[in-house]
Amino acid sequence: MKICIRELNKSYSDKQVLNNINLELENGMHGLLGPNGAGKTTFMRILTTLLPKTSGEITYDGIKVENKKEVRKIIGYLPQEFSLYPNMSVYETLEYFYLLSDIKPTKSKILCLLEEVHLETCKKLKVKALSGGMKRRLGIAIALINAPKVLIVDEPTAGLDPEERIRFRNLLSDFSKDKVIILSTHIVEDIALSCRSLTVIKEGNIKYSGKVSDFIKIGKNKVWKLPIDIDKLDDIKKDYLVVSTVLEEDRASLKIISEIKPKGAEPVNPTLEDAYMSLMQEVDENVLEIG
Ligand SMILES: Nc1ncnc2c1ncn2[C@@H]1O[C@H](COP(=O)(O)OP(=O)(O)OP(=O)(O)O)[C@@H](O)[C@H]1O
Repeated sequence: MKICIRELNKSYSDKQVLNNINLELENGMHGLLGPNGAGKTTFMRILTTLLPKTSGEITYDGIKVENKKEVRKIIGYLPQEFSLYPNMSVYETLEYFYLLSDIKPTKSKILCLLEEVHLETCKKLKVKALSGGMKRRLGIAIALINAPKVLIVDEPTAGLDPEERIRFRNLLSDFSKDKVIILSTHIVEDIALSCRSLTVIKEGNIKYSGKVSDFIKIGKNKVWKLPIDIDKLDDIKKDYLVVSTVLEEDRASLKIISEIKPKGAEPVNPTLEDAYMSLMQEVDENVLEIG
């Protein structure tokens, strides 16, 4: 599967929220990262045919996004918020969504799907008895009903405990072998640990698109460790972006993001989060293409 996005623009009334987006996505897991209001949900809703674009072209193996019926057959979507009937069992919920999708539900299909998302032992549980992570996994099972070639998931790990987040990431990684998975998140670690490529959107513009490993290079020579006396902390925070502070009695060890080396600081290797923070700090409007 190959998704081609060319010169995509979207405006709500006179407010432009996506600006000339160009992207090509193939099988594998792709991260979509950006601050609140960057345009991620709008972008995903356009990809899923739920929202019309203002201009541009989107194709799925050559099928245009305007061909809603065909495109919906190949897409599964897990939105940020989705509601289920609390008194239905897990099994009944899938049965119900099969019927809504116009696909005949059979016991073997439902059990197979439950196995895929590791909910086979919960089939009789009512939805209201599921944990947040279990509900999201049920959401993925629903999104997989039509055996999609593209799976789009919006903020799936927000609010999950570490164990469920790992389980969820692993689940998506398993599916990414033969699907395009687009994972939108605020959680940089989720991208670092599961995605091969990354697109960063800020204010409707692509600020970076490429390999996750290359993205980290953006933070090179911009991340510093600075030990200081604790009474200097407020002054330093006025001058620099401090991303972490470890306090030890009357001293503090700071991690700072800065284009210029702060006096007395040592360079440190950037993490993905450091690279993201340094990119968000940049005022430059140019798209970065590395690697
Ligand atoms: N229906 C709408 N009408 C008008 N403006 C909208 C509408 N939906 C979204 N917007 C605006 O479009 C911009 C992008 O919103 P969007 O929800 O796509 O961002 P996001 O990156 O998904 O944010 P978040 O991470 O907070 O979910 C925001 O400025 C938002 O206020």
